[in-house]
Amino acid sequence: MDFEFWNNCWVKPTQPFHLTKPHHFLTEYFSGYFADKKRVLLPLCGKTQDLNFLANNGIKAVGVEFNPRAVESFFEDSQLTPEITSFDNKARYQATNIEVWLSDFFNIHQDDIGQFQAIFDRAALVALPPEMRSEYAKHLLSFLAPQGRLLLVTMDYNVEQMSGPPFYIDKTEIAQLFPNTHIKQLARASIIQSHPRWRELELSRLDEVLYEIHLKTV
Ligand SMILES: C[S@@+](CC[C@H](N)C(=O)[O-])C[C@H]1O[C@@H](n2cnc3c(N)ncnc32)[C@H](O)[C@@H]1O
Repeated sequence: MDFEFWNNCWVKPTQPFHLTKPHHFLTEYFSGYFADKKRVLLPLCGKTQDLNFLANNGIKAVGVEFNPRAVESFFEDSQLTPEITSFDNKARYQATNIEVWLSDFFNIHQDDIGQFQAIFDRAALVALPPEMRSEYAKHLLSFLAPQGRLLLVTMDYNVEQMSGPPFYIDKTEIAQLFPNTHIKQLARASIIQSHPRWRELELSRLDEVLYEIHLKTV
């Protein structure tokens, strides 16, 4: 799942993971987890409408995405003209209440974006192959403030019927990936009818599972 893999996806006219509306878990859990936050991090953000949803609700949405087509089409589709600041190997696109970093996520650090009281991971961890997940999870947690909350969306399906991405990641693996945290399942929702791709695969089950993760205090 390197740049080339995702670029092949972004050169196509549509991307199967892209939603034209904000994610249902973000809107459902907005008042409980996001509404009172100043800033929210959306890692591996693609051109998600979650950025606009948060921004329109008065929250600074900070995204990180390494594909220029995704970043540029997000701002074009949103009819926003960003102010672009280029650094050595990354660029920051800023518009009112939205900041998207065009960069490899692993090349973004606290010096760039600080820490967050809320992070929403949708189609980010589950987009990564097993060998990348541990480094990703560790890096993601470096952005979580001590009292902050990470809301993580995973996918649950029969692995004999589909190979990822999105990958199936069970709770045991999540616990290994995020040590020294409390992990609570908040919700589960079937999305099998939500996209022709899932219906074509004739999956017997496809659920999204939402977890709340926060650091154990010492
Ligand atoms: C499955 S998509 C999900 C996008 C978005 N979260 C959404 O919900 O629509 C995964 C995205 O991660 C991006 N990506 C993958 N690896 C990355 C990395 N190391 N750094 C930054 N972006 C990355 C891909 O270009 C792709 O847009």
